[in-house]
Amino acid sequence: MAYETIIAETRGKVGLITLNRPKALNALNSQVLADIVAAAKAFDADDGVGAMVVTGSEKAFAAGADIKEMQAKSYVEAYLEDFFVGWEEFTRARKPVIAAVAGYALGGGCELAMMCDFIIAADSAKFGQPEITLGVMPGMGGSQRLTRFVGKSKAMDMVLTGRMMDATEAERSGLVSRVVPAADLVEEAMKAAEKIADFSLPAVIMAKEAVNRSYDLTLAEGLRFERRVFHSMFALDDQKEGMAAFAEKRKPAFRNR
Ligand SMILES: CC(C)(O)CC(=O)SCCNC(=O)CCNC(=O)[C@H](O)C(C)(C)COP(=O)(O)OP(=O)(O)OC[C@H]1O[C@@H](n2cnc3c(N)ncnc32)[C@H](O)[C@@H]1OP(=O)(O)O
Repeated sequence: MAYETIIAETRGKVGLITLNRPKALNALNSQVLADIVAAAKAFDADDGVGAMVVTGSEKAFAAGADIKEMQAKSYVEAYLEDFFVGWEEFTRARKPVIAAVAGYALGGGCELAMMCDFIIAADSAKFGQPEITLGVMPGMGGSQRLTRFVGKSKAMDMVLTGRMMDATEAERSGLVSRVVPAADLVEEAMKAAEKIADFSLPAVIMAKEAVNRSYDLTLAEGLRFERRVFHSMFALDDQKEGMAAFAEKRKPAFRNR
């Protein structure tokens, strides 16, 4: 399927989405939102795909929401259309989504990366929530997700000063899972996605859901949820196969059942 602002392709069992507005440093306009949501939904529905990777260019993952598109918007327009609510659709992907970030991930770019399940950063990556410099604040989840990733003090620092964080600081702060050389970024992210895609899909989706539930549940509720989902896994053929393969010292052949 061809899109206007992204390239979406299947490589083996991985759906790769590459933001493709190079002249605007991949600024996220309404067409990018429509395209990325459509591509993520298509990959989610594709039985041949087990995980996704979202990436940008060497210079910019995305330099934020498109300032030129939104600058003239009125309050009533923003309110009535519930501006940015469409990004919630992207976070509904059930299959794992990895953000592979090189260069600028600013404002909505940083927020898009944080909507993914984890972030692999190039050593060139720069994360920031510079909305305050534009007379506004984050609006695609930055004040909430960044705080959960890096804690209140650092989130306040980033959101109130608009300063950027480099890849080393982002890894130290827990924003990114690992840092790799820029030249290897997409390959490393694809390797991680391929690894996930080779596991049992129902087990992967259940594990993703359980980790995400830790955000909205108390510890007691979360532990109970985890146990119940874990119990249900004994109904999977893949649980029988995975454990038999271990006992028989062979590679498991998961069938996603
Ligand atoms: C979602 C919310 C609510 O949270 C809000 C946001 O995301 S608001 C946007 C937050 N992002 C920013 O404020 C970053 C804006 N961009 C920059 O500061 C700079 O472009 C830079 C530091 C990332 C890179 O600087 P430089 O290398 O000098 O490149 P430029 O010449 O500035 O940019 C090239 C080209 O891209 C256009 N551009 C860049 N960012 C955006 C953007 N967010 N929206 C729209 N257009 C953007 C920039 O205007 C240039 O275009 P031309 O002048 O060449 O037409």
